[in-house]
Amino acid sequence: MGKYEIQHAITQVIENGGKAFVPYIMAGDGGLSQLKEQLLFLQEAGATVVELGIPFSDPVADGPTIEEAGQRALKNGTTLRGVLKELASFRNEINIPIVLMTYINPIYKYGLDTFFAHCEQSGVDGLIIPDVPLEQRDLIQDELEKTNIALIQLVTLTSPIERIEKLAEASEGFLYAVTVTGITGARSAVSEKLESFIFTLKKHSKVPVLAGFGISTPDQVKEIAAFGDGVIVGSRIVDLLHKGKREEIQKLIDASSSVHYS
Ligand SMILES: O=P(O)(O)OC[C@@H](O)[C@@H](O)c1c[nH]c2ccccc12
Repeated sequence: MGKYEIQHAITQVIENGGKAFVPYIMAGDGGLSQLKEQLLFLQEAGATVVELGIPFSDPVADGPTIEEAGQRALKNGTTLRGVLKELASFRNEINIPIVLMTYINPIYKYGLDTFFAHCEQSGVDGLIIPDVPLEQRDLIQDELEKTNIALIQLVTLTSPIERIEKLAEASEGFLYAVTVTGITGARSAVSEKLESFIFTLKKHSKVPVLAGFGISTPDQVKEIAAFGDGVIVGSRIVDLLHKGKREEIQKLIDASSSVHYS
């Protein structure tokens, strides 16, 4: 387990002719006792890595679907401590890497050193902390360095090129390319821009480049995955899992394994 596992898992999928698929789920949505079964389902369905969200009362980077899932999870008593404890209890039964997505506030409350130690004990391979930009990485750097956990960076289409290069070079595990898809009437233009954006990222990144945000259909998975090393799907997965529509989740994952490098 650890930061290289993420890269390794993604590279293996690519070598087998597919693209990586990273579903995002909200820990505790449906009850924390469901987490193990949910992760086993995603693993069986072919997920490459799972992004596990920690519910938080003020999720500034999340859309309504994920915010609602977070509220459901908070309502049934889900805490960061509870998630890490639960994860530790069955982590050895899951063999795909796990990336935790949490804001910095709950981490501070937990205590930086305890948080990182517990993450390692629970088999967390990577972290996404959307409100700690690269410039503020020092806040957690010392504690992070004591672990074998990857800190994944997010980069957006609108970032200036110097910043894009810095983020691409700094990212561990994979680089998260934030894209927005499905804009009415501008589809081919969007695709062209996205393609060159991901090309630039791949040039500067030592780790695989995955695209996420706004991907919700198998066709979008195929289209976007083809540009880079794979995709991340959040809101759609959260929604389908909540509604028990698991065949639809399977279709999304299957779409990524049918994409090949041209
Ligand atoms: O929900 P979407 O549009 O499929 O996008 C994935 C995104 O939600 C997931 O990766 C995520 C959930 N919370 C975040 C906070 C920051 C960055 C990314 C995330």
